[in-house]
Amino acid sequence: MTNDIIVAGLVLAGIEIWLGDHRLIALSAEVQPSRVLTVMGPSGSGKSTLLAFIGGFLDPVFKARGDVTIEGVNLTDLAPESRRAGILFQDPLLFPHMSVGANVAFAVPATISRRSERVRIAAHALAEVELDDFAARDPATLSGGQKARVALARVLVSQPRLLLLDEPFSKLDMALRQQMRSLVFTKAQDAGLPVILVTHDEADAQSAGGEIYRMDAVSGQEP
Ligand SMILES: Nc1ncnc2c1ncn2[C@@H]1O[C@H](COP(=O)(O)OP(=O)(O)OP(=O)(O)O)[C@@H](O)[C@H]1O
Repeated sequence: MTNDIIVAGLVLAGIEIWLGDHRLIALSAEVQPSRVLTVMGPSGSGKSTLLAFIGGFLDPVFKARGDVTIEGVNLTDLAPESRRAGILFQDPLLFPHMSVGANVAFAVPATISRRSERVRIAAHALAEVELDDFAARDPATLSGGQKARVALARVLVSQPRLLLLDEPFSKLDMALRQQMRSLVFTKAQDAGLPVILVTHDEADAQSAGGEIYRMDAVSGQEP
């Protein structure tokens, strides 16, 4: 894969990530818009490390090579904030000192500077995740499922090019997990985003519906 061929979606070309002399990851993959690549593998196999590389926040203790491109734009040398990767973690990581609405408005790109417009976009995103009347609420008063939906609204307003999901459903109970999976994948599809999902859960992988990359199957081997 060369970088002058423009391929729709997310392309991971010749990614290798090393920790000392141990190669954790050797991967080439393409993820089309609205599709999900699920990454599975045992604890410590490098799943979060792969997301950190794609997002641009890989710890310098790792050595990495390869290119991450999206719609033909090479992200590899861009700062994390310029990559526009929307990330959801296991923990929703809401700012405790801000209202729910302010948490979401915070992620609206700085190019939209009018406060009233930022507030309107945040309110619209909260409605999209069925939290219409929650803008004034203190995050501490929300249930786990509600916090997860605020985190999703915050990612959606940030105008991401792709979504990176690091076990975002694993702290939710079965019923909520199913709802949240469906909400996240529907929103990603609506926005035409390629998604990388890291999970330990086969049901998450099945519900994502895309290709499954098993980290333990290639780690340490030649690609
Ligand atoms: N900053 C760091 N310095 C040194 N080693 C690290 C660092 N971060 C991660 N590692 C090591 O890199 C390897 C991969 O870690 P990573 O967190 O990517 O695994 P994972 O597959 O996401 O695991 P889990 O499923 O438990 O979250 C592990 O052996 C881990 O100990």
